[in-house]
Amino acid sequence: MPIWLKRSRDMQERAAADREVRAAVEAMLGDIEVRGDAAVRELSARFDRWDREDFRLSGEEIDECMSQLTDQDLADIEFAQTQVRNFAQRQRETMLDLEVETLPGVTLGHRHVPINAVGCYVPGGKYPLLASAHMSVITAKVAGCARVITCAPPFNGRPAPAIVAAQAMAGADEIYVLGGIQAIGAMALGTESIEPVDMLVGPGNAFVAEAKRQLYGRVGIDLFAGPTETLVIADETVDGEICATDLLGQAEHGPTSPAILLTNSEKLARDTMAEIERLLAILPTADIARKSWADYGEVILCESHEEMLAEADRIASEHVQVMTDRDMWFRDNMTNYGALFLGPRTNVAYGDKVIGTNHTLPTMKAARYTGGLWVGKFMKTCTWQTVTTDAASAAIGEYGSRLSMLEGFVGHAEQANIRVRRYGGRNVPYGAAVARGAQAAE
Ligand SMILES: NC(=O)c1ccc[n+]([C@@H]2O[C@H](COP(=O)([O-])OP(=O)(O)OC[C@H]3O[C@@H](n4cnc5c(N)ncnc54)[C@H](O)[C@@H]3O)[C@@H](O)[C@H]2O)c1
Ligand SMILES: [Zn+2]
Repeated sequence: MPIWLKRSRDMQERAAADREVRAAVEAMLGDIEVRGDAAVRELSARFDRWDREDFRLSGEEIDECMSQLTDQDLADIEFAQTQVRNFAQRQRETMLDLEVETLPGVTLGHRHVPINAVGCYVPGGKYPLLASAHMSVITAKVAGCARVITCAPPFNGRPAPAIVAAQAMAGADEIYVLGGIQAIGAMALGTESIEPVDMLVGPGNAFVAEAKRQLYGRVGIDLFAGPTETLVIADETVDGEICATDLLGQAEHGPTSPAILLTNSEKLARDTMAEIERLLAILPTADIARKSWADYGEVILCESHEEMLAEADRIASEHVQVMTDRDMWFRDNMTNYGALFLGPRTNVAYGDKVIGTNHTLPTMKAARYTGGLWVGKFMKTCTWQTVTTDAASAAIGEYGSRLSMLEGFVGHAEQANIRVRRYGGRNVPYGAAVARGAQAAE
């Protein structure tokens, strides 16, 4: 049985916080739906002290933001975007359209059709998370989405130059400076000044993630991508300093970000906890990281690699850093994770910022049923069918007629029957079928 050397905050407290967020989000989305731009403007003033005539940036404003970055900044963004684009393109190439003759004269197929209009949220409350612009906007563009719009909150009272540069360089068609629920609501529901989109993507804080969840159905969403989580699986092949660095590196995202160590070595567990205290004394973002570690940090001691694997699947963390004597065994056997970072030479920050895999990943155990954002999330896989011979139409029609009548669907049966009569040259036992349908209906 695993032993907890450090536990996280009570689940009941978290559930209560979730309920409050749910209620607040519902009220604000309702207001945006009814009052449009006026509600968006009020919420933006209230939460971000940000108001202007038009929340969309003009071409000159975008150029002005770009001019505030150095050549090195721009080259670095360009490098990261190239990696994200390349990997997305290679993934797109694996998605093949299908056309197959399943029976003589029966051809079925599917096409991957890009979603027309997408809204990409780029978080920017605590940090200007420009990397999220590459992850959403570029991936949507690789998928072939025609209209890709993007929102990010103001940072220090104005548009964050690095986010705007990343949004523009990624190819966004419209750039708005709006954050939180008001951004998500405006993009999904539409206002007088913003045309609504078909799908919302991108990570964000608990308010953003909950707003997307509530709007799902009205629009598509990528996945539940709330506050970041990280899990480090390590054995004695690594030391406490690297484990502590990898835990705190992600704990700095926000005060509710869980960072969990799973290990089969009590020595490594104790060394890591001591290193965390040492690093918290010197890390400039320690204010946030100290709080998330205190409230949500966990250290779990397991007896074996098998037990670590089972615990990791139960936790279903967004990011999983594996540093063991059998990293590929974890890759081949783990089933619940957002993304894997295998071996001590890579880490979550590489994935977050630059290596090319997408950083928008499932949180709150959504990894049980979905992977992260990728080009396939921007495509609808739509089927088509055709019947190319009279014989096939009549043959399928006979089955279709009988199966429809088993359900009492006379109209459906007649859709089949008319084809049996026309293409098979035979009459079908329609009367008997109708009688059975009538019985079923009584
Ligand atoms: N799951 C992922 O893939 C992933 C990736 C990157 C980042 N993240 C997460 O994204 C989040 C970014 O959060 P952030 O807060 O820095 O930026 P954010 O842009 O998500 O949220 C900022 C907005 O929240 C709104 N807001 C703040 N307090 C509010 C309140 N009390 N009521 C209603 N609205 C309020 C404001 O409008 C503000 O613009 C972090 O939690 C980080 O962990 C997740
Ligand atoms: Zn991160």
